[in-house]
Amino acid sequence: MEEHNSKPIVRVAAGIIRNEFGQIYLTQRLEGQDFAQSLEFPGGKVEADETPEEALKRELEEEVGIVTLSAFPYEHFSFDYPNKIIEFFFYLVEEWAGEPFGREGQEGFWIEQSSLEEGQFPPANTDLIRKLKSDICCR
Ligand SMILES: Nc1nc2c([nH]c(=O)n2[C@@H]2O[C@H](COP(=O)(O)OP(=O)(O)OP(=O)(O)O)[C@@H](O)[C@H]2O)c(=O)[nH]1
Ligand SMILES: [Mg+2]
Repeated sequence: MEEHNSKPIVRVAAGIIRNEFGQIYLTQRLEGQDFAQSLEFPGGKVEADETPEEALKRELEEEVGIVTLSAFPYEHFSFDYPNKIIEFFFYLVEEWAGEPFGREGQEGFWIEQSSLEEGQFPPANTDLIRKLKSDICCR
């Protein structure tokens, strides 16, 4: 694992799954995970032998049971948490096969893009949520 000032750097790929109504599929982090009960974009850690896009596809299948048919890079940034630095790769996913559901027992629901609230997400997501809310598509 890469290190920076002795903190581990973790790469995370996550999907902004958006339907034709401008709604986004979110899940709720489970008890026992960090930021339990926070909302999140489904996704997870990029394994050593994967590209971020491969990790995205694997995670979306594992966590919400969909097969990703297209994914476009939407935001790429690093966020400095107290115990680690996370490098995020967020993708916009508008084409997939299947119907997303909380495959790991987590809650999942569709929310209007314009109704997202940054306070419901982990701190790393704040700027991303603001960008999504100001997105011309959905105001
Ligand atoms: N998936 C996801 N993770 C996020 C978001 N925002 C954010 O800070 N994170 C953080 O990024 C990391 C992602 O890890 P994860 O718990 O999803 O990883 P994973 O699916 O590989 O799970 P695992 O480590 O339990 O196998 C966590 O520390 C999580 O708190 C988000 O919007 N989506
Ligand atoms: Mg995950």
